[in-house]
Amino acid sequence: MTKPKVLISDKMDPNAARIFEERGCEVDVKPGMTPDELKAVIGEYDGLAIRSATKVTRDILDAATNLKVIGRAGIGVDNVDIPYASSKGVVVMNTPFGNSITTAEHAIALLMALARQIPAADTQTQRGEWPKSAFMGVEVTGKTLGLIGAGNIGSIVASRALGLKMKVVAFDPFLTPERAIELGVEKVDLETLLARADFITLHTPLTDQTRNILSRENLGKTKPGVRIVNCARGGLVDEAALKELLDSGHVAGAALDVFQTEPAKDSPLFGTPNFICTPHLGASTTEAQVNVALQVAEQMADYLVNGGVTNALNMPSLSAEEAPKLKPYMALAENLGSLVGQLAHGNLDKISIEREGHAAELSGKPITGAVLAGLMREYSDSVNMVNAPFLAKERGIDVREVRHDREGVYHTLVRVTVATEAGDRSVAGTLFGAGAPRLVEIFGVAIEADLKGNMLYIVNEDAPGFIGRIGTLLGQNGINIGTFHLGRRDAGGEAVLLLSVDQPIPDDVVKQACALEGVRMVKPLAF
Ligand SMILES: NC(=O)c1ccc[n+]([C@@H]2O[C@H](COP(=O)([O-])OP(=O)(O)OC[C@H]3O[C@@H](n4cnc5c(N)ncnc54)[C@H](O)[C@@H]3O)[C@@H](O)[C@H]2O)c1
Ligand SMILES: O=C(O)[C@H](O)COP(=O)(O)O
Repeated sequence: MTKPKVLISDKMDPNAARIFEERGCEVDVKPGMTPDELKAVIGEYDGLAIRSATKVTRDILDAATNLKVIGRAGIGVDNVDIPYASSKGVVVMNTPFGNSITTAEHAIALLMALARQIPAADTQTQRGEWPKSAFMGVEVTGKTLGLIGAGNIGSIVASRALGLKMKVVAFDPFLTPERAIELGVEKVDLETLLARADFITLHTPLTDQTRNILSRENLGKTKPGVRIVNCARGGLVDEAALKELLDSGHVAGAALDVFQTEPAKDSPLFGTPNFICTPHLGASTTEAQVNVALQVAEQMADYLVNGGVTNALNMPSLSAEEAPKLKPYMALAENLGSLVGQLAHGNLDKISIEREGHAAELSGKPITGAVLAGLMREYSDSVNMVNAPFLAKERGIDVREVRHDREGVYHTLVRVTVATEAGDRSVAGTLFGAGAPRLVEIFGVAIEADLKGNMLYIVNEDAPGFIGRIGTLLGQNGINIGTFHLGRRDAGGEAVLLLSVDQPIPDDVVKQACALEGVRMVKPLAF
């Protein structure tokens, strides 16, 4: 039997290559290739092991005719086009915990370096200037640290900051009050965090919700003299606004390990007083690199040699026997989870997953895992069907699985209900024909739709003329409607419209739709 071939295309601890060979794979190590060089060779490989430097774009995936698995030795997978990899049947795995401690320690190192201006003091001292009176630092003891994102890394940063006798306030929509107590942090909204924090540190993935979370406007709401650390992802902070606020003195210091464009070789921030930076070194310790290299090689070799799936971001972990029966349910469950995740506002602390008819005869765990992965994918890069239940538990989300023996209108049904601050919200779906997932109810309104691609969800008053108005608006903006689904609570009451469209809906079109007569809510969705 020919051995699976793996390419390691980023700098990786040598343990990775050793493990691949020991587990029956052939391995080539070629860090630093250009995209064209990678494109020219990728067709030979069954596996691609990467860190953040290799960009796995559509172009690369199109050339990757034999590729079966991409393994990220680390956490962030924003350098991989996961939807396209999924469409090509390529499994994408990461190592969600291997570098968390190391990255949290880097954030704390940058925080302390900011407090005492260590890099500038070091440079001037080594120039022979002995600048003793030029540097007056601040103590961190008793100061308030604002944590944006309290997942794996954020939680570790919180524990270290508490050890430094700081007070920690945290903003994270998935942080439950119980988990906040367990971490010893005060859960706050973003406005409160901005107003109260002496130091702010970011630990979220880069998503549509977090992009530019420290925007010019939000930076303007921070406390004068605030110090900011970003060890998560470039793009979370408006770099131009940060530069202006550092120059004006409103921001007393900023430390970036990550930049909007990387490698960052020419940033306007360079040379700004009280600005320090590192070249995406968050995960760069011997310990973390050994952890992620060993783990990624073990996971990838297991998949290539035995078919075992661990920490996949786009595939459930299933045994060979269950797989064919559960497969269509996984797609349905993930879509339902994603739908409630996109539609529910506020904190989610309770979720119930009900199965009836044929669905009740199957194992509930994979379906629950898929619902939770869909739900939390909005908030975390590293969530998958395997770790989603664990993450939900860690975050104090109460997950209930309910099995009904009865068969209702549909021969099989999965219902997902989340408890939000605004009350219970429930969506349900079934399988049609040869297992095609279909939404059949949304927040109490019967509606039938495929959840696919870009969609638009509208709640409006049930009155004549509305469908024409929304059709005209989308048409005027060059947006083609693919499918059109209607439902209503009762005649003349609340109506629901779910459209599939051929492109993402721009914000200004959403605003125009919100302004149409009779509209109560408009939300673009993506599946
Ligand atoms: N600098 C580095 O070298 C380095 C190393 C490792 C990880 N990272 C990055 O650090 C980030 C955090 O990693 P992690 O392992 O802690 O991820 P995680 O998934 O465990 O935690 C992310 C947290 O962000 C929260 N979140 C999501 N959307 C939010 C929003 N809109 N507002 C506030 N909070 C929100 C989530 O609920 C979650 O708790 C990721 O972007 C990862 O890629 C950087
Ligand atoms: O998401 C991650 O794991 C970090 O950003 C680390 O990236 P790196 O492996 O390129 O250092």
